[in-house]
Amino acid sequence: MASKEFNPFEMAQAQFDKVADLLNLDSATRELLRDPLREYAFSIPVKMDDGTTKVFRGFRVQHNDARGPAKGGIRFHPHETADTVRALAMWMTWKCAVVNIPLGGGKGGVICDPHHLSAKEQEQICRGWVRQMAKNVGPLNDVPAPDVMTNAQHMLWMLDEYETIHGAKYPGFITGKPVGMGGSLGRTEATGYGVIFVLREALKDMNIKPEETTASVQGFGNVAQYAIELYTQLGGKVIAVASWDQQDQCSYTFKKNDGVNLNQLRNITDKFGGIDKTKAKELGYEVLSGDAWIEQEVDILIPAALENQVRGDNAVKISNKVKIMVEGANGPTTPEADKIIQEKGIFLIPDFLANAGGVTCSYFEQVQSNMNYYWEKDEVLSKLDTKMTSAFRAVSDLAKKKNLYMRDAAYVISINRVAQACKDRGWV
Ligand SMILES: NC(=O)C1=CN([C@@H]2O[C@H](COP(=O)(O)OP(=O)(O)OC[C@H]3O[C@@H](n4cnc5c(N)ncnc54)[C@H](O)[C@@H]3O)[C@@H](O)[C@H]2O)C=CC1
Ligand SMILES: O=C(O)CCC(=O)C(=O)O
Repeated sequence: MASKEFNPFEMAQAQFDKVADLLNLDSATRELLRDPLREYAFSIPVKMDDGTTKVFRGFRVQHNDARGPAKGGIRFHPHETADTVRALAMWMTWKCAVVNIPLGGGKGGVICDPHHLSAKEQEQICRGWVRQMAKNVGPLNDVPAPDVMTNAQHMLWMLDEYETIHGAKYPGFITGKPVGMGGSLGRTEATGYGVIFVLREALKDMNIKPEETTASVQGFGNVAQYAIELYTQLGGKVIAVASWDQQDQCSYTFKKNDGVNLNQLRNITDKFGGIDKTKAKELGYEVLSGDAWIEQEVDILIPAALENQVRGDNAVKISNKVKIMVEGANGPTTPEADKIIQEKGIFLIPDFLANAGGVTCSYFEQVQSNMNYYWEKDEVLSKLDTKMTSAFRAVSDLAKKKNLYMRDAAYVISINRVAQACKDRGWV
């Protein structure tokens, strides 16, 4: 979430600058990559259910498309800003590059709070977003997907509007569609499962058995729930989960020392990933402060909510027991916290590597949509595992070889790939 003190785009640029210096990147490439290629900001008027008209602000940023069409989700959030979208678009460029899929980086958003919008109002926002962007997005130039507080239904409304405008079927325009309507099996699970595929590899390298580990997770939405699902299947135990409480406008941590029960928690969670604290108490969960998730004596931390959640002020509270932090969210960790994590000797699996499972599966969805032939779920997930594992191996090998922090190693691989594509095209 952006605030006066925290600007995600400045953070994304600072991360980039650090590695651009390390690589001695030439000034033209640096200038090209530290800002988006293209940006769109627009208004979406919506007839509200009460008869009034409300105007919502929408965004799309195409950070770089040298390696292929821009790709990235559309977020609905009351605190969305142009700079948040710029940062997220830039991280998408590095994400697609690190897993080596032929796509660039983009991201979109609308300043709105779906908690207070009916389905009809949300449908109009989706259709209005597409009406504003229809000429500048599409299977060949920019392919959206879901992100925070958007889902398969939103994608289908957007697809329908796009196809109505263009007068033909374009299932490759958008990903994260419902299964049976051009969606890929496994896309819902993909981001969370991808987080655990790379965690599994890191544990292997450390000679640690998953079933001997515990974890604490921030967030209980799409990414977090499927990360918990697969981690639990591998034998790991999640002892704490944090989520946002819409009523109290703050977050809480839900703790159970003998392990949270995923299905039980799902049953008391709303569609935005908010856990009902009264029901959680009744089920025997301790309800702690929002920040408590980070202070737990666990082996693994999984921030999977939003950006700016692991900062200097709370990173110092991370227990000495923690061995790995795997970032499910985009941009959860500030540069100040990165220093603390390094000093503590925690092995970090950075966001644009760890959460690349979503976009990798979206790429598979695009391929399937364009062929109009759909794979079995096992095939999707096994291809996803292969991609995530090889991306992890490449980053961790480089980190070891050059003695780099994992975030920097991931940046080295991505920046080199994108810079090379810009060079090959004759842009720089
Ligand atoms: N959905 C996807 O496929 C992908 C999502 N991501 C990133 O992962 C993160 C989570 O995304 P989703 O799970 O899709 O979103 P979501 O909307 O499904 O869930 C978000 C979760 O975070 C919680 N949350 C929000 N603010 C919080 C706070 N201050 N403290 C504690 N919990 C808080 C909410 O209660 C909810 O449980 C975001 O950074 C997103 O950009 C990254 C790659 C792909
Ligand atoms: O699935 C996609 O295309 C993009 C997902 C996304 O927005 C992200 O990885 O942050």
